[in-house]
Amino acid sequence: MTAKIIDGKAFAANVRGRVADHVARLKEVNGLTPGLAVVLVGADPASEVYVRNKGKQTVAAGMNSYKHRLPAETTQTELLGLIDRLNADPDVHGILVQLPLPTHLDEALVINAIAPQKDVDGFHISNAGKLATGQKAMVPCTPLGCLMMLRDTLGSLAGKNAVVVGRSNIVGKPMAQLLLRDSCTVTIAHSRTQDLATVCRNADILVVAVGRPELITGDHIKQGAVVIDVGMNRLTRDDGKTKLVGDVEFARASERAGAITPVPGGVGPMTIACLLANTLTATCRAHGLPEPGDLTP
Ligand SMILES: Nc1nc2c(c(=O)[nH]1)N[C@@H](CN(C=O)c1ccc(C(=O)N[C@@H](CCC(=O)O)C(=O)O)cc1)CN2
Ligand SMILES: [Mg+2]
Repeated sequence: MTAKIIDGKAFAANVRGRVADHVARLKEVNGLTPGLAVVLVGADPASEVYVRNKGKQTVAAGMNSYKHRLPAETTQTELLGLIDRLNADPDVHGILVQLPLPTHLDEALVINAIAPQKDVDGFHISNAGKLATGQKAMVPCTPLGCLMMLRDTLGSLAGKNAVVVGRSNIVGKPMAQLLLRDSCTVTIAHSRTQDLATVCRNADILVVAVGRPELITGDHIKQGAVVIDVGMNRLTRDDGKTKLVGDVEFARASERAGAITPVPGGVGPMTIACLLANTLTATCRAHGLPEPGDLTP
């Protein structure tokens, strides 16, 4: 079998288009423009690119983009002060602090200072708890994007065996919660899992988010499985050029999978598209308006 390639780039463009349509209606009917504030501390080159793309795509969807660039030496008190001001600003519906932060800053403390209803990354402990207990939450963007692509590929996920490889707070744990909410039988595997290949071969749905280049080989894949590769590993080739590879050995896995996301062009573009969707959702909730049902889980 040669797998269907799930085109995350095209999927993300479709999500952004739908967000833009909702935003245009919000402006016309309610006189409201969603606003997203993105905070970047320091000058990590990859973060600079992601923050720039977030700003561009926010504006392209018709929303207001507020960028806050702070020097790497910013103190915790200064950063918390900015978050307080953004929490209180009625024009700001979503707040995102780009990760990773410089090491002298306490990531958990900073994230938990964001007002939960403006936490469009869905990383606040209150949103994590709500997701885990089946309450309405802001859902982390990358797992939300994975869920959208899975539903589009499979229709109902109910009763499927889902294996999530990786247990991070940002992807693995919320992904497992979302799959459970869609009535999958969920296994979370990780670096200490024994006989990972056997565990993975039981998966109708395999989501991999461990950050280990090509850890998952063809041998890990059940025939016909849907494989979602969240990994983004930048490798330097012999000629000095860099190459982005996922956590899944794409060519071999494609021979067995029913459908698979590539890297790049799979999950990555969905992260920012879902950030825009979450900003729209946060705006609707802040104003007691109906939520965009096609963009929330
Ligand atoms: N506060 C947050 N910080 C970080 C998040 C996040 O969701 N919230 N995620 C990542 C970075 N990220 C967005 O911030 C992000 C990563 C990758 C992509 C993407 O489109 N990737 C492309 C490839 C890009 C490349 O060539 O480097 C792809 O996979 O096709 C978008 C957003 C960490 N920090
Ligand atoms: Mg730290």
